[in-house]
Amino acid sequence: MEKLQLGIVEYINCWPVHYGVDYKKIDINADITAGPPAELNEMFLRGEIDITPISAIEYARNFDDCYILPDLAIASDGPVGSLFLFSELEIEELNGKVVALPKDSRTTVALLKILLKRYYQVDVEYITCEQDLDHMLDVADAALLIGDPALDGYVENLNSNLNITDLGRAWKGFTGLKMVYAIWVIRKEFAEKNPELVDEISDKLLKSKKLGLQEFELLADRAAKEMDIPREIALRYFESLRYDFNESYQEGVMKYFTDAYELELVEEKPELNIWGEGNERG
Ligand SMILES: C=C(O[C@@H]1C=C(C(=O)O)C=C[C@H]1O)C(=O)O
Repeated sequence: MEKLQLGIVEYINCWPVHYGVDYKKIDINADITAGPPAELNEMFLRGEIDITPISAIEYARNFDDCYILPDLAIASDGPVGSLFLFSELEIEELNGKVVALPKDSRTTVALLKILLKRYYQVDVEYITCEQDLDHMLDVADAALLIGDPALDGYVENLNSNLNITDLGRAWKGFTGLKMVYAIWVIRKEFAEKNPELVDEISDKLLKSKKLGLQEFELLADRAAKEMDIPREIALRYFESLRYDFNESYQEGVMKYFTDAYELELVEEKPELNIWGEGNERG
């Protein structure tokens, strides 16, 4: 069998889940590809990687072709700390204005569209850009950033006049629900050919996450050094992110999928095909 190809989002949000692997406490025999979410989504859908975090909305668009690995996610219960809309105007004043979207994101782009149209009830025009806040705000009235660039943008603008809206906080405020941005998936065909391997990797990633959840202090030190952001912000970030995909997270993401379906951002409301939940092992 060919070596397993494993994807990983290149942002620090994945550090807790990958802690055990990165710090050689858990041994996974795989080639690891790190990239921004949109790129990983495409590689996975082209069959170039076997297991990866995928943008939740891309799961909804391709659910027939994948299984979800149990209890792994990039999620939040309220503020997320790295999905921000930056704007001089208040969100309620954005009607008829231009919003710049990051080309690296899929889930958050759809989440912003849902929040603006359905909940804030403003109609805007969208353009898609590289994640460069200065450029985005030159060409648009508001800019969405995700991941490490969003954390950087937040730190740099803490004392600026810009309004900074956390999309996880907004989602929770309007719906009362948790939100899931990415889940780990396996291609169905691969899983059905290699069920023991999938069980093994699923187990190892869960163990890796369990270890990582105990190491936020160490990860915050590392983030402060590597990203040059205040340690307290990095620590608060790891503490506010959630990595679980239990029923309450599933409820949040299904509400998001329903909203996305009603706004025609996805063609179908997906089922959650979770590996090991009686759907594939007989
Ligand atoms: C919380 C985040 O979650 C993510 C957002 C994603 C998206 O918008 O498609 C995909 C993967 C995660 O990296 C983040 O990137 O900041």
